[in-house]
Amino acid sequence: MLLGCIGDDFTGSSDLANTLTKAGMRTVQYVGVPDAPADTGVEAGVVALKSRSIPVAEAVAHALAALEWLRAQGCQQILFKYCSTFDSTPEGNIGPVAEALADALDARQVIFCPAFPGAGRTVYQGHLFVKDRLLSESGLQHHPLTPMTDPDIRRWLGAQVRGTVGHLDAQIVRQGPEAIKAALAAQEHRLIVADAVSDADLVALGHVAAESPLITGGSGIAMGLPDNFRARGQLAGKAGAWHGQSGPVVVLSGSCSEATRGQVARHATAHPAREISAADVMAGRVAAEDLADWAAAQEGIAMIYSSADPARVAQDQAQFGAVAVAGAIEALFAALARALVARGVTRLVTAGGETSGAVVEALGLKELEIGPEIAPGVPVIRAGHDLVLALKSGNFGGPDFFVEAAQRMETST
Ligand SMILES: Nc1ncnc2c1ncn2[C@@H]1O[C@H](COP(=O)(O)OP(=O)(O)O)[C@@H](O)[C@H]1O
Ligand SMILES: O=C(O)[C@@H](O)C(=O)COP(=O)(O)O
Repeated sequence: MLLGCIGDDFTGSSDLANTLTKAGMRTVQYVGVPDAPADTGVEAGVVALKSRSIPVAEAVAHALAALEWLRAQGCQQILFKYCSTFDSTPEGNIGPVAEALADALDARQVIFCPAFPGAGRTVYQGHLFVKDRLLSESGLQHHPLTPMTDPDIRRWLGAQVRGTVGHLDAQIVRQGPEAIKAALAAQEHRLIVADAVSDADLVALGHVAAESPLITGGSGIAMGLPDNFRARGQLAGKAGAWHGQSGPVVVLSGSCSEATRGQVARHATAHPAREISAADVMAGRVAAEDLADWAAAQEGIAMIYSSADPARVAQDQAQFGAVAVAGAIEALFAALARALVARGVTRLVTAGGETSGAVVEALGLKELEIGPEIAPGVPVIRAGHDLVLALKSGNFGGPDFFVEAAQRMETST
């Protein structure tokens, strides 16, 4: 294994694995830290953690355990992947995890670049934009667990870390690798937020990072890394064979993000849909087995969702507590996924990073093979002989994503 990656959630890890696969690296996504060695021939390993919303000490411990395993597999470089919208809180763990990895790897400087222009996320003057909106006006300010109320990534990261935060300006990044190298050499800060407004910027940053032990960012920061290994003649250049999967399909959506809510509303107009409310879940009025029976009896692409608008979410959080509601809904989706697979469901589409993490962990999956792309950042994933998944990040995918996912899962190319 050449490139070792640590992802702070499951949708994000499949987004990264998708980028690396498309760029020609043989990539496997692991569910948590594996307890056995990787197969030979794996060029990039993505250890997916469910650590985005957990306390700093726990997140650091999980990341260091992942690092130890990845180093034992021979990795020459480590990539820490977080959300392209930098989902975290001022007390969040992105900064502390990166600092702990940097200490363990003796990294002199660490780049932070969440940009993913293909999904509309750019970093300019240290500020994160989602399409034409600042992060804090993009809908992400209402996230149920990690409300992003400040678009200045330097300031947000600065609140989380011990060290000081520097900035690599878009004007420099645009000039390419030599200019970037010179600017980085002149920086006294260890943690550097890098602007990137295009794929070319990300590729240039990736090329500069050829010798860096650690790099951090969204999936976009991985775009230039495979070239570095290819230039050294280290990639086999062989893509794995992929075959599609037919059979019963169900959509589970616990994401309350704007894009998902649009997809849910659109899907419900033409397909069987069942809403579960936070109040019903908290009162124990919904049972996973009943929901699974309902889904199994439907024609078409059945969907079960708790996705709700910010006002509804705020009201339920005020009544029950944000962490308690999130945990109860995740536990319901976890039990539901198990019940659906037990009833023969072979295609599962999950919306939301935390939701997807709960489902994947509940299914006891260990390794995920990356297949064709459904939408930017979302691949089909094979989880077993008769089971494929699509783990959709909250804000990814077009209006008809759920139908597109079901179709893409069936194709073999
Ligand atoms: N109706 C709801 N009220 C409050 N919290 C909810 C509701 N529905 C889902 N949640 C919780 O909100 C969180 C959404 O996060 P996630 O699944 O990561 O979605 P996204 O990828 O859009 O951020 C989950 O923990 C989920 O359990
Ligand atoms: O970088 C991204 O935006 C995604 O890969 C990601 O991490 C998504 O997280 P969720 O929005 O919580 O699904």
